[in-house]
Amino acid sequence: MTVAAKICGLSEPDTLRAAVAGGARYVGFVFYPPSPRAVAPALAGELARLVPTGVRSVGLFVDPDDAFLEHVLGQVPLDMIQLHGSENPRRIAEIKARHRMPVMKAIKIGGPDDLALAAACAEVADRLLFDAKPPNRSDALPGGNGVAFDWTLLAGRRWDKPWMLSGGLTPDNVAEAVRVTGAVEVDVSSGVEDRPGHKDAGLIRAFLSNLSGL
Ligand SMILES: O=C(O)c1ccccc1N[C@@H]1O[C@H](COP(=O)(O)O)[C@@H](O)[C@H]1O
Repeated sequence: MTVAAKICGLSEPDTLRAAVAGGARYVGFVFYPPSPRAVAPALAGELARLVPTGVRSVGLFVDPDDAFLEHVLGQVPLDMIQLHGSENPRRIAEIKARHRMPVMKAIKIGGPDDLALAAACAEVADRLLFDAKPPNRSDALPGGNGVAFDWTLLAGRRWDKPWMLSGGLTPDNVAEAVRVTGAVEVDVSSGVEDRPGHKDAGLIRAFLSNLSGL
């Protein structure tokens, strides 16, 4: 089995190149201004143009309105929209139809009850992404907090759409996370940073290398 990886929150050419050279299948750009990983659309456009065919560029949004989506999509050649806010199935369908882009919906997991939303979102989204529910802290982001959830909640579960595992993954724990959940796609952001918002090429290489052969 080959596990595909997404490296999210890229904002510099060197770490983008490290992700691509290491075999990442997806690269992510954050369009959520409060995040330390937020990138201006003009810079994201330049970075996305460095991404080779076969690697997909994903734009991360949190409850975006249509004007903001149009503003970003007009400058950045994205392959997929990641919705990481509280978008409901109706809004997901609306975004897909209006912007004609594949959509990956983040489902935030704190306990077994949170999985119910996944089935409803799978009816309209192209992919699901499972992340931890944000911690109860005033500075917590809607995602990208480096927090893992109980991976056993996903063990043996099946979904109607492809899905990615995220939340607190690191080079050290990603192999175990894949073993427990059966994930064939994983997404990482803070686990490959040397400080909040700053990607580290060595950690990106280690993360991708620890996935090879799984
Ligand atoms: O990375 C961010 O800054 C971010 C901001 C708002 C919503 C989601 C965000 N990141 C996504 O969160 C998960 C988990 O990240 P981490 O590896 O635990 O840091 C991942 O899917 C990121 O794409």
